[in-house]
Amino acid sequence: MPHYGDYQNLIYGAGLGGVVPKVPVDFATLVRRAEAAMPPYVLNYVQGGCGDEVTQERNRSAFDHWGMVPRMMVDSAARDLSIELFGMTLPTPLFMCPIGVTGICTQDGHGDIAAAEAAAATGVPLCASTLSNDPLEDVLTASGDTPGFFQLYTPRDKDLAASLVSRAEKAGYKAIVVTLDTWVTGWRPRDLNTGNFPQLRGHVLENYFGDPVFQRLLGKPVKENMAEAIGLWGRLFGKVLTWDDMAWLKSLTKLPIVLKGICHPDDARRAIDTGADALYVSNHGGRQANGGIAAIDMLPGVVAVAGEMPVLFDSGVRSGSDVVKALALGARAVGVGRPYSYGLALDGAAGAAHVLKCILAEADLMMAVNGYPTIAKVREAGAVRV
Ligand SMILES: Cc1cc2nc3c(=O)[nH]c(=O)nc-3n(C[C@H](O)[C@H](O)[C@H](O)COP(=O)(O)O)c2cc1C
Ligand SMILES: O=C(O)C(=O)c1ccccc1
Repeated sequence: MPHYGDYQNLIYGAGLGGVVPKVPVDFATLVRRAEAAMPPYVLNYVQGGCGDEVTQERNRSAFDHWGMVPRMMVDSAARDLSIELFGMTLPTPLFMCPIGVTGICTQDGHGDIAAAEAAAATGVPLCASTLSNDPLEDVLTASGDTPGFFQLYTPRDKDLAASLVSRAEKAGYKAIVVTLDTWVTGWRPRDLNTGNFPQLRGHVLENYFGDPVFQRLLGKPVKENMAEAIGLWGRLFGKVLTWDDMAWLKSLTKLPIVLKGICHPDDARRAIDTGADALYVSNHGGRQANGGIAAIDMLPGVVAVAGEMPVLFDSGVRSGSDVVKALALGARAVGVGRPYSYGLALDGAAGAAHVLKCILAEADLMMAVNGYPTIAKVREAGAVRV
């Protein structure tokens, strides 16, 4: 069993002088370095949230009012971080959240491929966004042996939605994560103040542009008609889904359907009743609705309804201790968003892999010192509101 905490020994060296990591090991330093290194339009897009960003900040600060209680005289010298998800055993409970237009996080424009290479290097699955710059097939190939999930922004055109889902299934993705909270983007002052839609520069949206149904709808070659292709994408983006669409969504695939953005316990109940296979608590990292409560504070209510059904979680996870707290509150798997984007910006695939390894190392060491040899023990210990 790998000991993720050993990553700190690599950095320290064998007591004989260590190495200064190219990318920082903590989030605060990582952000400062990313702020200095990233082109402003990319930084605004990645770092920004909606409104005055109070919800984004609350996502993070809410972790401070959850505390863990250590257990002593427990043999936690060996830790098992593995989880069961969608019929697979995964080595860790971590995954990379879907981040649209990740391509722009690396200078070569292929940040999605770099993120997938980080997945291959760490065993941490990437949930690939519909809005990846590179085609979903190539992104999964770059993930190597690490499984991937496909995030669906459901287009208004049902044939195009069906095409994206069937391509993802054919490519070998293991779940379809349907994002519910972003059929329109929220009010994002940082992007608006730059006066453009910064995400759409350069080589983008290959999932649409390479799709046979999209090409049929455009009716002319994409590459020579880029402005029209982007216009069509804009008109097709963002079907408003309701519970009545669940039967249709499920009819598109044999893969598990995960609903991303479920926060209210009544919605969790409805999701279960209409056939969802997993729930995903998230407020989109505070990028959609400002003024809401922190995502982590909504997790226990959804977990209480979910029973044995897996509950994924993201929004505000910045460290290994945040991961352990989310697991203690009942998450089956925990998503990291912005931190890996900053890793990509600072050192490509290696930078993202480093960020993930640091988070895993801290989580593993938390479990070691707290006397939690398994995730089942983390969950049993729970977290206390302080
Ligand atoms: C730059 C950026 C782009 C995003 N694009 C998507 C997307 O394409 N699809 C999606 O479901 N969520 C998207 N999200 C939301 C993330 O999946 C995730 O919910 C959020 O980043 C988690 O919060 P964190 O960044 O605080 O970890 C995006 C987030 C960021 C920061
Ligand atoms: O920025 C986002 O969070 C996101 O999901 C998105 C939505 C539309 C276009 C680009 C990104």
